[in-house]
Amino acid sequence: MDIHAVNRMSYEEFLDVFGNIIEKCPLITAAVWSNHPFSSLNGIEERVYEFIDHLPPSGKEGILRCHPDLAGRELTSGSLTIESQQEQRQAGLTSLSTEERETLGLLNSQYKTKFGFPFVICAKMSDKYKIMEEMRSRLQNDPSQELLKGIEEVKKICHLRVQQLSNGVGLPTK
Ligand SMILES: NC(=O)NC1=NC(=O)NC1=O
Repeated sequence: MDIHAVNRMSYEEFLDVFGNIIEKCPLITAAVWSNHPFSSLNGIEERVYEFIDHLPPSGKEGILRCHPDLAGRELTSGSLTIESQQEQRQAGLTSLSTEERETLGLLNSQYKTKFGFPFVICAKMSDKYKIMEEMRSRLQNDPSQELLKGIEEVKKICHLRVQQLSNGVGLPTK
């Protein structure tokens, strides 16, 4: 998909295609539409990041709260979005031992208790071992540090989702 195809889209088509580049935050995509036509796919990402960077801390926390836990209840109940499902599978989170699942569950709840939002990492650039290591070390951070770190990871997830869309790979069917 090239930027000319994107600039020929209606708002509804744009939302259909790009509505989940930030997990469960179609509002961001809807807001970014105000900047169309776009100079490049990269330009779409830059507008998304600008929108996020201008949010108050509560807005940033809200974006993190829209993310499903890694190997959490949405994964076990099969209610993950297609993108999240593919990302979590790629990190090996769909084939955890009982002990690994319990460890991740514990780390997730410790993290949420301390920070008030879920641990977010770009799963596609990680694996289950690195994720658990990251959770343990990021648990030591202070809340403002973790808020910025989580948003950094959200941007990496967004970049890979836009890249997947532009490769014309489209979204993996369920
Ligand atoms: N809590 C999370 O980090 N969730 C996720 N990271 C990804 O890359 N995909 C997810 O669903």
